[in-house]
Formats: sequence, structure tokens, C-alpha cells
Amino acid sequence: MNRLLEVENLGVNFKTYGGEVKAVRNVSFHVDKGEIVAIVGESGSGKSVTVQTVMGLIPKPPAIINSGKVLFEGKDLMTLSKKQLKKVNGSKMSMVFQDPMTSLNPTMKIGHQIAEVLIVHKNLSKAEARKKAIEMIKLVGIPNAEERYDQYPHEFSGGMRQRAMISIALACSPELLIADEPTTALDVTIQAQVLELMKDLKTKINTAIILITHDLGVVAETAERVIVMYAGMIMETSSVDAIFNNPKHPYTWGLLESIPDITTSSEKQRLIPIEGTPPDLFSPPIGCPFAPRCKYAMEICVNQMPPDFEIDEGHTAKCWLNDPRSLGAEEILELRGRGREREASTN
Ligand SMILES: Nc1ncnc2c1ncn2[C@@H]1O[C@H](COP(=O)(O)OP(=O)(O)OP(=O)(O)O)[C@@H](O)[C@H]1O
Repeated sequence: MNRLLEVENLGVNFKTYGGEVKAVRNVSFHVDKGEIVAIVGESGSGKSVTVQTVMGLIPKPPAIINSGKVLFEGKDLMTLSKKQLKKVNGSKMSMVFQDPMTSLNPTMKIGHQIAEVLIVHKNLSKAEARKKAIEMIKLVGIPNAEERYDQYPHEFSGGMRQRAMISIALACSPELLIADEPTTALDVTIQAQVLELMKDLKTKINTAIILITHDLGVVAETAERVIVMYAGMIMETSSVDAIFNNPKHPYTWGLLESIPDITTSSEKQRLIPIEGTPPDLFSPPIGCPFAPRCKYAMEICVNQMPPDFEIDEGHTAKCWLNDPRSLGAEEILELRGRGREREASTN
């Protein structure tokens, strides 16, 4: 059996003074052993809340998990005690955050922070943990590993700190690494190196990775499958290839149009942001949450939540355009294509 993680019908709300924020609604997805799955979506779409719930890191309260199961190697993590969950976190699952400065301990040597994980989770002696920690520092491509072992986080550059975080997260060879915007704070060249490193580690130690990003460019470079989230729901999911070559949701089209095209000259390069703002999650619309921003919205989109239409094996899109009774995403896609060609010829 290849299945590592299975999230079923997850629903998470936040209790606030203004009411309950419906942050994650009916979210179901899976991750197989050794695969890289990206979760993409604009800010506030529920990416972080979803993975923090998977890791058992969501603070309750204010969060309320009102539905769902999180099965890891077939075991429901929601039924584990805090102690049991702590054992899984760090040894079988671990997380890399956007800003390593907030998760690294500034007063502790980098090497000790890696060794500590190994002592706690793998019962290694101090000497064994030091040896393994140095190996990990080398594995993530930090030069002069022995010297670096004894340095503090502030002596590392941003990219090196992110590598150090990855080495802590990977110290116990977890089955699953969750990386929440791991490259956002880094400059473009370092970003590319860190992504390359993650891909490389995946092949070397067969760790599955959930990569959270709002950048489809990063997805194209790194992931095998994609989950597109909006307003706490999954709008489309498919292989990376299908998301770029056969996307079936107008929200995905919008995300694709907002990727800078580095192949065109800077004059022509245009970012087309998705117009409008996401819905109020205190009382989300009864229909498709993207309908108010969607150029192709029909009456049914406003009145009725679309089901997940199966486009192909492993490819679903929550959009009424894929209903056989509608004009159809295919035709609309073609019209969009023609519109773009016309635009290009008049430029
Ligand atoms: N502690 C909290 N209290 C109230 N609402 C919260 C809390 N944490 C998250 N939310 C809300 O849950 C929704 C989903 O947030 P989440 O952080 O998962 O989005 P995201 O897609 O990860 O965005 P970003 O890319 O900005 O991190 C948002 O509307 C957010 O305001």
C-alpha cells in the first residue's frame, strides 16, 4: 500500500468575537509515499490551517475541528493523545516554516538543535547524535559542517538557515515533510537552490513532501501533484502536468495568469491579478465561493455549491462549467485562447 496520508472531509472553524470563521470546509486529499504534493492558493485560502491540523498543531481553542479524519499510515491522528502525537511529529512527520528565525532557537548552536531532535526521538547518545547531525548538515549542502555545527543561527545567511531548518526537520528521516512557504523569505536564486535540495532529498531518502505555496512557478519546478485551495475549499486537484495544460477551474486560470512569464521581454511581461477579493468566511456564500469574482459565473454557481467533477483519473474540478449541461470549460478555454491570440496580435 502506497498511501501515506489521507485527509477525509476536514472542517475547521475559528471562534472569534465576530463569530465563527469557517477556515477549512470539506477538505479531502491524500499523499502517497515519496511524492511531492503542492497546496496552492491566495492568502487566507486555508492552506496553513489544513496542514497545521494534520500535524496536530492547531490551537484548540480558538480552533474547532468540526469534521474529518486524518489518517497517517492508516492510523487516525485525531484519536491520539498529545503524547502519542508528539512522538509521530518530529519522527514520522515534520514541518519547515517560512521564517526559520522564528522556529530556530537563537540561543542554541545549530548543531545542538539538530542533535537534540535525535536524542529525544531516536534515543541516540550525545556522541552519536553529533556525528549524525554533522552528516545532516552535509546532506543539506552546508559547507564546513564541523565548524557550522558550533555556530548560532545569526551566523547563518537566510538560505543557510532554511537549510538548517530542513536538516532539523529531516534528522529522524520522517515519512512526511510539510514545508509551509519554505522559500518565500528568500531571494530567487536561493529559493531555487532550496527547492532543488528538497527534490534531491526526496529522491535520496524517499520522504513525501507537502509544499505550501502561493506561487505556481514553484509548483511547476518541484511538485508532482497539486491541490488548489480557495476560501477553505479544494477547487481543483490534479497532476502538475494537467494543472498547466488542462486546468478546468476559472480560479486556477486566474492563478496561472498571475505567474510572471520569464520567457517574454520585460516590456511584455504582465501579471494579471485576479480581480476582487475572497468571500467573508464568517458567512461564506451558499454557492461557489469564487462565483462573485468569476467572469464565467452562471446562475447556478451563485445558488448551488458545485460538486467535484471528475475530469480524469486523479483530476477533479469544483466548477459547474464541467457539467455536461453547461457551455463547458472546453469551449470557454478555447474562447480564452482566441482572446489571448487577438490581444497578442494587437500589441
Ligand atoms: N487563530 C485564528 N483565529 C481566527 N481566524 C484564523 C486564525 N488562523 C487562521 N484564521 C483564518 O483562517 C483562514 C485560513 O487561514 P490560513 O492561514 O490557513 O490561510 P493560508 O492559505 O495559509 O494563507 P497565507 O498564505 O496567508 O498563510 C483565514 O481566513 C484566516 O484569517
